[in-house]
Amino acid sequence: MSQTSRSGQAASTEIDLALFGALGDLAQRKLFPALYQLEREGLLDARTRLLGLARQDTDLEGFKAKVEATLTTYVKAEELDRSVLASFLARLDYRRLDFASEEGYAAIHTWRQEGLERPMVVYLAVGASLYGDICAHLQASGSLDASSRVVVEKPIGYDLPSSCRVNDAIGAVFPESSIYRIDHYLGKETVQNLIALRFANPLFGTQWNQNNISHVEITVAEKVGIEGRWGYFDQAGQLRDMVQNHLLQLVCLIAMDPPANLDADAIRDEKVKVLKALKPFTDNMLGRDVVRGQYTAGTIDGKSVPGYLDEEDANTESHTETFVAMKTGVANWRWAGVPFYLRTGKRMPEKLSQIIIHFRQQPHYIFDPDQRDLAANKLVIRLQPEEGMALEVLTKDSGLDKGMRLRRGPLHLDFSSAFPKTRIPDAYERLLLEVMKGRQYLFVRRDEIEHAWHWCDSLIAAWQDRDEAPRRYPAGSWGPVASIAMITQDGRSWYEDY
Ligand SMILES: NC(=O)C1=CN([C@@H]2O[C@H](COP(=O)(O)OP(=O)(O)OC[C@H]3O[C@@H](n4cnc5c(N)ncnc54)[C@H](OP(=O)(O)O)[C@@H]3O)[C@@H](O)[C@H]2O)C=CC1
Ligand SMILES: O=C1O[C@H](COP(=O)(O)O)[C@@H](O)[C@H](O)[C@H]1O
Repeated sequence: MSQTSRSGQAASTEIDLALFGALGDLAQRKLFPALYQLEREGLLDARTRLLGLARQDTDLEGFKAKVEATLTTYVKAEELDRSVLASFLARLDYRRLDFASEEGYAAIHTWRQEGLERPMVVYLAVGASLYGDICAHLQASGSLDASSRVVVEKPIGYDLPSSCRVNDAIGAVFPESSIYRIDHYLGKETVQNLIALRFANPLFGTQWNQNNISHVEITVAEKVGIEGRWGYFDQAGQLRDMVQNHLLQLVCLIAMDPPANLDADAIRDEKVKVLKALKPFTDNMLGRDVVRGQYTAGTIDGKSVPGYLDEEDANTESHTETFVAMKTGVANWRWAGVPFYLRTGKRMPEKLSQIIIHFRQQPHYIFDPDQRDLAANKLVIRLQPEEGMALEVLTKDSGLDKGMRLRRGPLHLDFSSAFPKTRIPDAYERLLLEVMKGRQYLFVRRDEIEHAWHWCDSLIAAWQDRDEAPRRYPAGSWGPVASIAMITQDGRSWYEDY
């Protein structure tokens, strides 16, 4: 079966997984719980083996104990089954290794000798500065063959030149068809559903353009701050951390033309066209259409939280943004004149990721003039929490004395109540499964990353020229007041039915 089977089923998951950074935060908090869930669902092949690689001096029993403790922490108690856990732990092996040094890679080669009939997946759960060394050492040690695959995490670089260097280093060892660049938003259930919604429903297929859509709104709000990651985050900021990857991927899935089929490259070709058509920011747009913010101390869920400059390890009068809102667009026939309003920030009052498609009003309005603003459909696509979709439609308000008053109400699809027996898997479960099956359609191709960086870099360069401090917003608010003014200047407002 080809890697891009249309049903999405049946490709073999028989692989060996070599996990670099197996004792790090990502591996422990996300990857092991996801792998455990795949075991629980019976989706790991009986012969698949998992090799943990890290530099801590522990033995296999110590490593298993650590993974077991992790699973006990991060998997819900009712989902932790002792016999599943035992089969999962039995797959594990551990090698101590300094990833930067060639010495020691022979151990991976030896481990591989028992599994040569199946592909090896190399998962790099480490910083991108190590990707080149690891790939080169794996190759030099003879551990790779034509069936090997590599999974790499974001961020790939810090700007276009650095991302090219990282991609060149990986590409010197692995062909593009074996490189799986993770953007975990692509593994989220509702993000997947965007493809089904748009391309399986004729109702939306015919409406999805500038004739019928007035504007698009994407909010990705986080309650958390920078979670002890000052060193990384202060160099990055919210534009690089969230917009360059997750939000632009969402823009792509909303804006792309229908792919010819569900093959990875057919989808990715269409996404690249969107990235190439993103409107660049000109200098006079910066003050009007882009707002950078940084949180100050505030209150979330009744608890006081520190400002960005008082976070652990903070040591400068930093101008790094923890919030960004912008009005952009996709300059092509489908989207001409349709603003895309994006906003994302840390320390907001809610964890909320949603996309709102605002449809245009009817050309001629015949109802109560006071209700004119109500009279447009909205499609609300909720990524998290409570994944689901709602189409806001207008009906007649019921009651004898209401005349033809309109009422706005949702046609609602809440995934957890509509499909109560279906557990919504974490993004990493889906992504790991797709790597095992050798299907790339949920992974980001090199040119996507590079076009996204190109667009972000020009915005960052313009910010640097202006050298303005970000606007302050108290933790627990929806960002700087200017981000509200940015959208109200167009006679619109951020969707507020949280
Ligand atoms: N954590 C997350 O939620 C997310 C992480 N990512 C990305 O995933 C990657 C990993 O992140 P994260 O898990 O948070 O990072 P961590 O620092 O927690 O984990 C990295 C692990 O790699 C080990 N390591 C580093 N250098 C070496 C070396 N030379 N030899 C052997 N081991 C080494 C570290 O060991 P030691 O502890 O001894 O230093 C650590 O255990 C990064 O690229 C990050 O950007 C992406 C999205 C989310
Ligand atoms: O990639 C990242 O994503 C998380 C947010 O992910 P989510 O699935 O919880 O929405 C963000 O907190 C982190 O800073 C960023 O690196």
